[in-house]
Amino acid sequence: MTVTAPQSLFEKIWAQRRVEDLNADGSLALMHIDRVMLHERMGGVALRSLAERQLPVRNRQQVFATIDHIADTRPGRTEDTTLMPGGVDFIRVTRDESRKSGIHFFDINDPRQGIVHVISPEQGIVLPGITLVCPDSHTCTQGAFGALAWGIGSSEAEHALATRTLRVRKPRSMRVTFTGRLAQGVGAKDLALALIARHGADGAQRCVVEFDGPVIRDMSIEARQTICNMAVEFSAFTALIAPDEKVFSTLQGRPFAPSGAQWDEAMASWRNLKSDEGASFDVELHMDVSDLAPMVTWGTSPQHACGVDGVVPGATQSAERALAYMDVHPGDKLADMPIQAAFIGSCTNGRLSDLQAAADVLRGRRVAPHIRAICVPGSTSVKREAEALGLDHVFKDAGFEWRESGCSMCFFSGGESFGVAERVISTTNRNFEGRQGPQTRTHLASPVTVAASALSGHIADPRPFLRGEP
Ligand SMILES: CC(C)[C@H](C(=O)O)[C@@H](O)C(=O)O
Ligand code: SF4
Repeated sequence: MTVTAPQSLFEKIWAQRRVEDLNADGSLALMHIDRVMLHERMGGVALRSLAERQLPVRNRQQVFATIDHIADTRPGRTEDTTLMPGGVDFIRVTRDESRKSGIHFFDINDPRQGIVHVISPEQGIVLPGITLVCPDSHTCTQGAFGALAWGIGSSEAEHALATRTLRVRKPRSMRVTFTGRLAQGVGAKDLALALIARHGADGAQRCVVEFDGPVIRDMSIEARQTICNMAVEFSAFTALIAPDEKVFSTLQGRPFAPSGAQWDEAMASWRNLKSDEGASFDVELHMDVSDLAPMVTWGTSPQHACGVDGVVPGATQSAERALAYMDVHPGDKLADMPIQAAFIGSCTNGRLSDLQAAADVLRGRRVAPHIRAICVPGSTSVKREAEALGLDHVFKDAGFEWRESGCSMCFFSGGESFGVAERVISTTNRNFEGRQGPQTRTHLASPVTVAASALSGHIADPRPFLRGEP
């Protein structure tokens, strides 16, 4: 009888998808790639380059492209409008090459269109135990379904499209176990920011991070996507969560998920997709979440985060530049900081439950005068579902712009942006210098905190609003 050592979820998927080791110690392997996703900012270029080399896309049924990054999100957009100078070429190349190569393509007016990481589960593209790659760093979002999904570069994308394989340096493993109970007004985004603030934006370098513990088990699938989304801001290779019944029922019946007997077969193998008792990890972290407050960033890294009821911490040498860029000072109260704009959307917090949470704060209230407030659903399907629930009216009545789906002002693509040096509170994942526009000062927060701040005209604690106080 062979006794196998306890394995982590990551080790199981790695072993199942490894074609061969490429060196003696197994630290470099050729991996089988099940599915590839593409977007117009990076994908069209990869497809065109392959076509020029006369290399066909292998297994085009497993390749999916969408238009999200530089798509116009203003109401009334057409197939070729974009605010990015020269952006229309990216869109057209992606459209033309997708059609020629015969991959699945979700164009701007397709009801399946949306941010690549949001539409993947909607369509049943991501599945437990598969390997999925996309030339986009936030592919880690999809680890919430128990897939090994990670961001790659454009030339790697070409390799994966042409061969269905990739050479991968084996990542280290980390497990983060969350215990305790999340307080009202505190959610997955706050958890992610608190984790990164505590352990640093480079805290998970080269690691596959498995999120685990009762807090994760109790979390909705959408909240799990939010926390996995932020893993790359923790410098992780990617994130993983063991799939459970919530994942299976979310994916069942989706267009590209297996059906019939194949579904039953898949389910039988998926049930084993969890870390064995006694599995070991290179790094183990534990965090009790009970005392967490809603989090807001004050600087230019996701690690520059503290409770919304806190103050900007004392300057360290590395933070000085961040303080200057953000025009904040040690001791400033975060909750008093005036803002000019509020943004709700992105692959971090642009799903239906995010919009619902924000709408619960906004309902029957108006954003402060002079605030530019924008809501961009993460996918066309999220937009339709939100509209069916009347959420578009809640946002519009509160003074928000209600947009078409796309990445929009999550990142500055050279076209539309907030005013120069404006202070923005945003549900996105990156607050780097210039991320949302020229000198834009971005404060990252959850949807409820962004909604409460838009109403207040300054950064605000969402908890009184959730208690129905103001
Ligand atoms: C444009 C794209 C390659 C980029 C990424 O890789 O993440 C973008 O999505 C981002 O969030 O910065
Ligand atoms: S929404 Fe933002 S973070 Fe997500 S893929 Fe688009 S640009 Fe990147």
